[in-house]
Amino acid sequence: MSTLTRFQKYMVGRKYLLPASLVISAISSLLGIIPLIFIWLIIREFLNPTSETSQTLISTYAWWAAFTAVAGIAIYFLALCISHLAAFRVEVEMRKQSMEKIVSFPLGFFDNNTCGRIRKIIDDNASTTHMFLAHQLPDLAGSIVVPVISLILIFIFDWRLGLACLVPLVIAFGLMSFAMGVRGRYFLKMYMDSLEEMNTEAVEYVRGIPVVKVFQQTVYSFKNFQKSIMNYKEMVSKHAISWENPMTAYIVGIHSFAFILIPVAILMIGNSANYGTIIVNLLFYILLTPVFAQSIMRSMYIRHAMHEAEEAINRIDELTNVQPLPVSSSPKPLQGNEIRFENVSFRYPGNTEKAIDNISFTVPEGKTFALVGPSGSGKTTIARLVPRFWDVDEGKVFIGGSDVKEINPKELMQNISFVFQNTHLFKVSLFDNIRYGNPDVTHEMVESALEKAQCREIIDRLPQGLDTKIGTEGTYLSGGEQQRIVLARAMLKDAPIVVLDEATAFTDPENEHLILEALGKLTEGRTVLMIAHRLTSVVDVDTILVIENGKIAEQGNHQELLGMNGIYTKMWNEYQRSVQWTIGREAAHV
Ligand SMILES: Nc1ncnc2c1ncn2[C@@H]1O[C@H](COP(=O)(O)OP(=O)(O)OP(=O)(O)O)[C@@H](O)[C@H]1O
Repeated sequence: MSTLTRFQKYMVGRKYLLPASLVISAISSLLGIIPLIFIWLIIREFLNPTSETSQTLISTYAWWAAFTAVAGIAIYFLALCISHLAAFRVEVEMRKQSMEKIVSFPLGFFDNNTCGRIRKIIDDNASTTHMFLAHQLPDLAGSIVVPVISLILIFIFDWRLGLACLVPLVIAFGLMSFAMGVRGRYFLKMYMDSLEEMNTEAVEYVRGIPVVKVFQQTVYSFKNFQKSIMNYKEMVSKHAISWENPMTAYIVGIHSFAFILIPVAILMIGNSANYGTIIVNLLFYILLTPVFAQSIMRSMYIRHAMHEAEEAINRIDELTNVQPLPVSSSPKPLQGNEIRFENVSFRYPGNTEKAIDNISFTVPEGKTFALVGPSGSGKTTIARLVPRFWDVDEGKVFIGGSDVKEINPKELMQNISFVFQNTHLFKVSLFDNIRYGNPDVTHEMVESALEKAQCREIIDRLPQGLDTKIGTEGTYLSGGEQQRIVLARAMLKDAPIVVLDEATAFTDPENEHLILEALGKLTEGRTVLMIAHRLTSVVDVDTILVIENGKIAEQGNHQELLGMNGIYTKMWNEYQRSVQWTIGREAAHV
């Protein structure tokens, strides 16, 4: 029942639906048993007429049996309709509430939780709870009412016959219930875990197909996906085989109630003068016992389905149980656009090593600082701490003189343009992609931003210009073109601070030239913190921070750093060698 109580938090405004469905289905289950009593009365009247009006009595009983049976079915349908309404409400609210929570999570949460994983967890578990509530909830009340009423009837009619029919059933259910209880829960957790792992790996696999094709790899290059399938297969087979004996014992048990019931009835007939009543009662038990057995079996399946639904809620809770970043109750305003790191250290949740360690620097207003350094040195982490992807563990990050933790998150986001390397364009018109939900933006403003971002030829090429829907009917843009569109979006935002992951690393020379021009326009007069992958793009910046193992190893402008003859000089020399390097025979002619 605690599971049902947990569903109530998703029944916003319709809390009565779950109890209503349970009560109505309990009534329908009750009506489902009554025809058996009328049938018993009919048989008794038939074999043992009590008066001259037996015929009339039999037909009255028959009508009542038919009426209660039909009413039971009709009321069950009503319960099903209500449970469906409850299921849809829970499913929709589960998705809505999860998404509302996820939107408030620190942006860094999305680094470790891929969109595929988040979507799968919410979708799959919301569907599981829908299935349980829509289809099993009405049976839940029946699975309690029918066994209880049947048990009462079993002892009211003739307790000796009742005991006789119960013995094999009790043994069979005892065995089954033990087996289900012990391994059911344990298995369910493992099953859901391995299913989730397999789904996540499948998404990764599909995403990686282009790489597999390019490098002529086989499916075995995706060992993790294959391993997750094999784990799943092994676990399910083992589980199925482990059920072989309990299931066989159970099936034999529930179908063998007559083996004890009939010999006991024969014994009772031999010792009684009133054998007519015993035969009528025996017929009643032959009708009722399978109904009782079925209802107990159903209650076991429902228990299993309930564990499944409970596990589904647990998984959604686990995903959404992340604390949003605290918001200051008395936010401080930004006084200027300077970025300052003061003794900042940060470790990713679950990591033992610090990603950045005691870093301090100041980017004065209107200046451009570049972060360079080996892969994994901490450049991205530093850039991401500015717009509060995560909160720092030690030290402070200030923007415009205020600690980022004390700035209103909306104001913080309004004042920073963050240009990622892996850009994302929505499947909407180019215009909507660039104005990005801001209704005050006009076509002219978008055109001007696109112009500055060197996108004129992209718009001219698109069949419906700004109104072309991106990603449909062949209107796909290259990586470099997408980059420029994203830069236009950032230009339109017109934030005084720009944090950017230099995006020219993997583009062709033509696109690189256009992107660099667009970047120049975007960063003009703004405070810029830029992660640089090509050293040519940092030659003119105000200050270069060389990051190594999460610390600032060197800092200064290009000339100053070359004069130090340290890591930067080494990187610069390596870079020079790499740009002069050409492939194959052509190299000989250079
Ligand atoms: N989301 C994350 N969760 C856990 N550890 C992370 C995460 N992101 C980065 N790290 C770790 O933090 C360290 C710094 O990584 P970071 O991405 O900041 O380096 P980087 O200098 O930007 O590297 P690159 O140039 O390759 O992008 C690395 O050891 C990395 O493994």
